Amino acid sequence: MAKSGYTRPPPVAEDAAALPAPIAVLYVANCGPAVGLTHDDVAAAFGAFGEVQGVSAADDSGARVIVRFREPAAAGAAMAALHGRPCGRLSGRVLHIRYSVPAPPKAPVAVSAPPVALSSSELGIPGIHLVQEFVSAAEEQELLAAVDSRPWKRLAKRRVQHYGYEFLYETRNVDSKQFLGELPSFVSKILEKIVTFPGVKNCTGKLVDQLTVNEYPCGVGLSPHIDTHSAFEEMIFSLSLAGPCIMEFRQYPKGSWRAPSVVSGTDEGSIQDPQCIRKAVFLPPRSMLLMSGEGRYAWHHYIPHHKIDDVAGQVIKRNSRRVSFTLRKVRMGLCECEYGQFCDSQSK
Ligand SMILES: O=C(O)CCC(=O)C(=O)O
Ligand SMILES: [Fe+2]
Repeated sequence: MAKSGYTRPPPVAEDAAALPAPIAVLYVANCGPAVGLTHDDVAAAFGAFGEVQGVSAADDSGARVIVRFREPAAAGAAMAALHGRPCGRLSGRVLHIRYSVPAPPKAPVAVSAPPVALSSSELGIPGIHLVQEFVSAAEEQELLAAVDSRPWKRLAKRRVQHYGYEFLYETRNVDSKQFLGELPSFVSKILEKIVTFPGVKNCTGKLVDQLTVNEYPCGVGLSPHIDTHSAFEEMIFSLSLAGPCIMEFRQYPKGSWRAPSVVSGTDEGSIQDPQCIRKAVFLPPRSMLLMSGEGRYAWHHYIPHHKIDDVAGQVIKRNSRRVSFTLRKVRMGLCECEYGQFCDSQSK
């Protein structure tokens, strides 16, 4: 992000606090909107050491800021007084302060995040449907209690549970011959309700037979991907519980079913293909999303790794966790969709 033109300095061997102040700009970690402190609060606290010209986000975390003083001496005084100590004017938080460095020029193809829609009609992707308050707050608590009483499987950054069929992350597929059993009774009400969900087509047999529960800690997202066509049928439901997030959709006109490449050394928010179309939607807790048709087959979906999201100009904090229930139907043959370019059954 680095809107100030300044960024985090590279790691140094010695304690950065001991270095002389080359500039009047500080990189301050452990404060910002994600921990309940506004940029005005930060400006007021640092203003005790000299004129503060501005406070801005250092990155997308919401917990690191850039403080620009007019005079280097003021930056030095703030560093000496505040680094590594609880700051009374900032809710007693222990600040980690370093002298900032000018941010390197952005990769020319990097583009800013798309605006975040509040409804699927505003999002405007065929086949994507969002229903808010799909479950009540009491049902949400029951669902969370049910999964919390069952064993979680730990992945690198999040925890998961699989029902019906195990999802195999190495192949991004399932072993359709290994049926683990019927979906658990705690999702029975959801299964009854999705039959009448907007966008659901008549289908013979079960609408879904596989459930993946994901638990994302605050700041953890999901890399851009299309759920493997040969693994799952057309309709994919995702219920959000406990906390909000945004979901970004990306259409790569020259893409394939393989994961898209990103500019090396940058986060997944930066995209190599300038023709990529990006759209985003806000997923509040208790909402149900259906990905079907073009939105399921031809758009990558992605959850940015953010602690805060900018939703229609409002800063929305992620919760300590978001739990999602992804309901899908395992495909027993090849996929014959109209989106051959994105289909592993139809292209090599
Ligand atoms: O957490 C979600 O809502 C989406 C999960 C997802 O895309 C997946 O499991 O493939
Ligand atoms: Fe997915």
